[in-house]
Amino acid sequence: MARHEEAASRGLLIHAAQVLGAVLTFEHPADVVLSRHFRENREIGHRDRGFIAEAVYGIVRRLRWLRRLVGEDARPRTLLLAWLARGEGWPMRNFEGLASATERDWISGIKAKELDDGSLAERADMPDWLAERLLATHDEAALLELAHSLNRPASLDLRVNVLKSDRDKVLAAFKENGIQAGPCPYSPQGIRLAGKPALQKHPLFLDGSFEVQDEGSQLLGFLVQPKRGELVVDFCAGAGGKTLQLGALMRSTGRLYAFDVSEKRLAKLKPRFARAGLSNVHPVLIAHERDAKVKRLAGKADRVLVDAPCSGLGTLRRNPDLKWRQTPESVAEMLAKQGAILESAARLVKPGGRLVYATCSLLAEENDGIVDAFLAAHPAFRQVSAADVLAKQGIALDTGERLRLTPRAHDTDGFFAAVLERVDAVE
Ligand SMILES: C[S@@+](CC[C@H](N)C(=O)[O-])C[C@H]1O[C@@H](n2cnc3c(N)ncnc32)[C@H](O)[C@@H]1O
Repeated sequence: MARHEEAASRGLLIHAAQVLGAVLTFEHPADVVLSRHFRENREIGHRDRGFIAEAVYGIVRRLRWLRRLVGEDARPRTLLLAWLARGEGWPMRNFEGLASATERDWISGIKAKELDDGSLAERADMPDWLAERLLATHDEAALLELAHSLNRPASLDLRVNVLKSDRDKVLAAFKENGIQAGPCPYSPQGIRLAGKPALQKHPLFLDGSFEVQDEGSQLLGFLVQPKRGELVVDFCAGAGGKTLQLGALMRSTGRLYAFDVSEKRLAKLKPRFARAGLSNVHPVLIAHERDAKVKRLAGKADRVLVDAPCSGLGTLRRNPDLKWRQTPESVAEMLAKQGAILESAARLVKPGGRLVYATCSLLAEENDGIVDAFLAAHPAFRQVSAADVLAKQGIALDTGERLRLTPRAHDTDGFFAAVLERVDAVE
């Protein structure tokens, strides 16, 4: 039975409104705020956590619409009640015992309230500046379709670790366990789950047979296409989502350097590569992109991946709060960082080696803007067609010279990537 078909408790709504209030300050990412609240309130059960998280994410996705409906200064509880009534379509009887008589009168009014269409940004449920930026590369209809696809929850994708298992075996095991899943449309190592089962304790997760990784992110690993015995650098490795994939593609041979400036993120990588059975990964904490530890590898790498820090706007399905947390100023800061990282990373690539620049942004300035400026300044590099690189690995996905993924067109997060090959030793 769905949660809204049975009465939620008063206490549950109080928790949901509390978390929502903290999320709406936008001081911390929503997932961090939710995890902290659940850690501090261990009595909240699995099902109720699901209810709270779904309500909070639903409200953050449609915040502009909801505020137009109930007022710009509406309190978290007001937004929550309006969301349950209009967003979730709760019937009035669900509010009995949960909302006061005055609130229930107000909710009836909200249920009947009509709104005009609003501006394009309002219909897309995003800030004005973001809609304006996206209009540079989308017409209005495409922008709205994109916005709606970003406002739907994402499916849960896994990547099978080819060092430990294969996709058919994992799918067969899931079938036996009653877990509904099928192959991803593009990634030969991808599995898409029908629901969101908790898999952290699944024996095949514990033995490293699979990892959670969006299909779009997996396709970036295939664009890098590292081979056995090579020297590969994952310049912005973070907690290692792509490092693990690259390590497996290299069959745990060669040397795979995982750089990052965040000690906390790199620390999360270590148990993951142990579980994945990888012995070729070398995590390296760097102070910045020009660190001496980076320079030591100048001209030595066969492959360098720059999975650049970015606005993250391609991941709004999972992180809807980012559209309210990012600003034109924060994007401008990212651009400077992205250019500097790509510049330093390029120095590591040996003649004939490849550099892959990738983001999970949908903004042209963080994507084509950075790559175009790089190519103009570095005649030693030429672009290789992303579609060709994928086709050679049996992946039929042609988005042109550069990879451009969106939830609307590919049912993945939004990703961008360009493959750049060093043709000359000197510049
Ligand atoms: C998009 S995330 C990487 C995600 C990761 N590759 C994955 O697949 O899970 C970008 C990463 O760049 C790191 N970063 C930021 N500035 C950096 C710099 N100057 N040099 C290297 N990494 C940096 C951040 O700490 C963050 O972990």
